[in-house]
Amino acid sequence: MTSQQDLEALYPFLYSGSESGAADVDGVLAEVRQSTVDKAREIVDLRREVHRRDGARIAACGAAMAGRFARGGRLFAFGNGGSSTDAQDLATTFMDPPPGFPPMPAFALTADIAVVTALSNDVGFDVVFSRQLAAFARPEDIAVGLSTSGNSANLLSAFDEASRRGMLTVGISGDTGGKMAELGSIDHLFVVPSPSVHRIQEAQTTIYHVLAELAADGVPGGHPFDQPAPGWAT
Ligand SMILES: O=C(CO)[C@@H](O)[C@H](O)[C@H](O)[C@H](O)COP(=O)(O)O
Repeated sequence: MTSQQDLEALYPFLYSGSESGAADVDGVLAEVRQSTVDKAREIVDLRREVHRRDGARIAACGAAMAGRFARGGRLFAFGNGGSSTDAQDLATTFMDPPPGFPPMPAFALTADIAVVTALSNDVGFDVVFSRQLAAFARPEDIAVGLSTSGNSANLLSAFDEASRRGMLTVGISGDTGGKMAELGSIDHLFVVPSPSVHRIQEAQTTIYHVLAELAADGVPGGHPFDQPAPGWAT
């Protein structure tokens, strides 16, 4: 294959519809531009919808989290794939807030690869989060699970384990909520109503950033919410 053929195979949209084989660069750029604008509009609308539907419940959840931190509680976050990186980002957001906010103890159950692989290999992937919660959990702690579908089995069993141990349980799901919406073990469930995994994850990030601000605001020594510290957007 020539390098020209390689390029055409990799990027067919650049070459389609042109008899000479040359790309309609202006047309492609216009399409990319429009697609970017559409996606930006979509996520802004989705965040507005989440705020409209769940704003008051997010505030209540942030206050409940602050109450747990004030009692010495710690937060454990978990999720699969893209949601595992969100779980790690969430833990970092709580642990390392901007100047002026109190750091809150938070851990991602996806971070210890030795534990994750040993549990998966020896017992099964369904227990990778629940077994860790069984080892770490205290009743004043918080469990936060993120999923785009709401159907991941290891999250469902983690919520059941967390709830049995008295933890505050927070679920962040997408689409219609999936099986997480049927669980009795989630105290605060937020569902991002979109079929797009990417838009769901973008809106979920906003939800946990807001929860971090609200929790920081509510713990003793927390920064007043109406006077944000430099660097932390409101
Ligand atoms: O979302 C991405 C990439 O953005 C995938 O990596 C995705 O997270 C993985 O397929 C997960 O296993 C899906 O799990 P869940 O969100 O349905 O719980």
